[in-house]
Amino acid sequence: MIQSDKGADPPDKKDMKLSTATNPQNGLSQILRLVLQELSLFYSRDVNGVCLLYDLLHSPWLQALLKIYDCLQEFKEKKLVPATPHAQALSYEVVELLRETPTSPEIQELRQMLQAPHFKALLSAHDTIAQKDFEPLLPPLPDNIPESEEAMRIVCLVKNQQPLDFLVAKSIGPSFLLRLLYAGDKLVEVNGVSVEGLDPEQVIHILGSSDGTIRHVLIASLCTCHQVYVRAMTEYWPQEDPDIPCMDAGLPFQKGDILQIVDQNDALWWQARKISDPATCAGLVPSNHLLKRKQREFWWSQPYQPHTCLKSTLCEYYDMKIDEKCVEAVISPVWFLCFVHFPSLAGFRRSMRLCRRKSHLSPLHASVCCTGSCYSAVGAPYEEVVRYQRRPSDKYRLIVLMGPSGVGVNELRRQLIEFNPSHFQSAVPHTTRTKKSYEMNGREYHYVSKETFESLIYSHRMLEYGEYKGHLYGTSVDAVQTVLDERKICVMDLEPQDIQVVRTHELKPYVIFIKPSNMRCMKQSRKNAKIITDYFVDMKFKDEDLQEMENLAQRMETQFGQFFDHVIVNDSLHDACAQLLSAIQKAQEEPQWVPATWISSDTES
Ligand SMILES: Nc1ncnc2c1ncn2[C@@H]1O[C@H](COP(=O)(O)OP(=O)(O)OP(=O)(O)O)[C@@H](O)[C@H]1O
Repeated sequence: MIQSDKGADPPDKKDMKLSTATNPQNGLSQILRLVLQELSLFYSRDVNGVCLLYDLLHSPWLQALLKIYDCLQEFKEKKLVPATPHAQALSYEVVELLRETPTSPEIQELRQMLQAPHFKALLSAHDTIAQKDFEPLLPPLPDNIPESEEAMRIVCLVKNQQPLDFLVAKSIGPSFLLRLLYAGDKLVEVNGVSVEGLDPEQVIHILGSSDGTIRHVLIASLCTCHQVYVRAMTEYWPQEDPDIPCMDAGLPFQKGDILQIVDQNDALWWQARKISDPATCAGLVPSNHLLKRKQREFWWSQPYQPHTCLKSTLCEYYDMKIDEKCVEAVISPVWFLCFVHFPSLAGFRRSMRLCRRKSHLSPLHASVCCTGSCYSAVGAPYEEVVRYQRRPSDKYRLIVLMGPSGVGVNELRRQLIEFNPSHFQSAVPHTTRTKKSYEMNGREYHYVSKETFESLIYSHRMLEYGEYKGHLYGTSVDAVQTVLDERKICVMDLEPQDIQVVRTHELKPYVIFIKPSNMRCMKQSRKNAKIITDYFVDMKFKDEDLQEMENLAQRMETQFGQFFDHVIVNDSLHDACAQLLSAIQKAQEEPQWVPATWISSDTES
């Protein structure tokens, strides 16, 4: 805070004579001078706040700023045009001419002056302004940069004609300027000339003797390769954040966006850019710590809800009225024939998804689910991610399908497995019900006691489970691992609230959200589709069913969208199947963003 020195003498009139520009009538400095004169009268009477205002207006920095403003205004009004935009070249010519003339002390002094680095720099600056040549011109990047060679970087620097050896780099944004070159980067080429193996002095000489655009090819140093990328687990809207220092500089993001954190130096505000939008500048985002604090504050401002970690994700979701679609988990003879002919369909039952949802509200499930990991995963605003490319020798990633009931998750899974049963498979589920005469342990189900099943739940070995007609059903980690160990792609459907359980480095799940298309299309495409329930066989979709499906899909996306690696709209079944196949292939064969912890666990093991 600026404080006034009450004991100080009242301002002397001569202090107030600010050296204004030649246009004192209109100059801001002149106005300031008049204001100060007025204020000095009140100053002696110690009117509240006047001292503060006086000190502010009298402060040297404000006066200097206003003087500059006046000068610029004056300059603008004069509409000055440069006598020559090539003052530097003219100066060189003069120096050459002076060389040929007989020397005199004046000529010697003039030559020395024209050759002094600062004078040359001044003329260079003059020419830059006269030519309005403010932006360095960079050549376009070559088209043939191999994408895989991420460690190789091409940096173009434009060396001005200035004698002080300034290099100007053009970049996307200010924060990137310093990030073009890092300590430890290995320079391999300058303007197409290899510099590998040369002494630093030789490289400096090459750089020093190069003019204009200098194209460097670098191998990024290992330590600087560690750029931080995060997945946004929440959304952020700078326009709605009163705390952001500069709203326009804020970077809005949505759940699931991958952000490159380009600057983490500030404890509260980081600079980041969206990798989906590389052309845009980096913007301000709240740091992990700050965003967590904001989330906590928001949480506390909400009315009390027991089991908050479930509340946000489940309760609303269950509140939605769905027709009783707890369909028979017991395998019908038709399904039995399928298993005999297609063992890969084992564990493939009609949907038990509503049963699983209902079971999640049971005390057993709540006690298992509400672990610290559940809260921290839901609560962490950013998740550090890295690019992961599955090696051919690695196990396949688990494919998880997710979607509102009736959207076609089972249908797509079934079609996929039927398409190539030796490549795609479901995991054999566990059940506590008794085995039927035509069933075989380990084919349709793993038949276990209730105690065994519950111990699997408590030891977090069950990825999903539910209760139906007094019996427990579910899929274990080991059953999934068995499929993966056979070098097959395991495809399973899952409820969104179970997603955290499968997100482990050993399963590396790739989550595909199956989404309904709009009502009009759904009415058309589901004209002949049937829902099989306990009460109705072959019940047709009603408009309310389709509407509920759409609403539920929206809620799922809002609450769990950050976990979806891919979204498929299931309108035409044929197209959706084709998209599913292609998405799975990409998941297994192309680099994908995965949580960094999955990869560090890999290297540790
Ligand atoms: N794109 C589609 N076009 C037409 N019918 C479809 C399409 N997708 C699925 N269906 C049909 O819709 C019905 C419901 O599909 P499915 O059983 O796969 O739903 P689900 O998402 O698994 O839901 P639930 O788990 O509640 O059964 C089935 O009769 C299926 O054949």
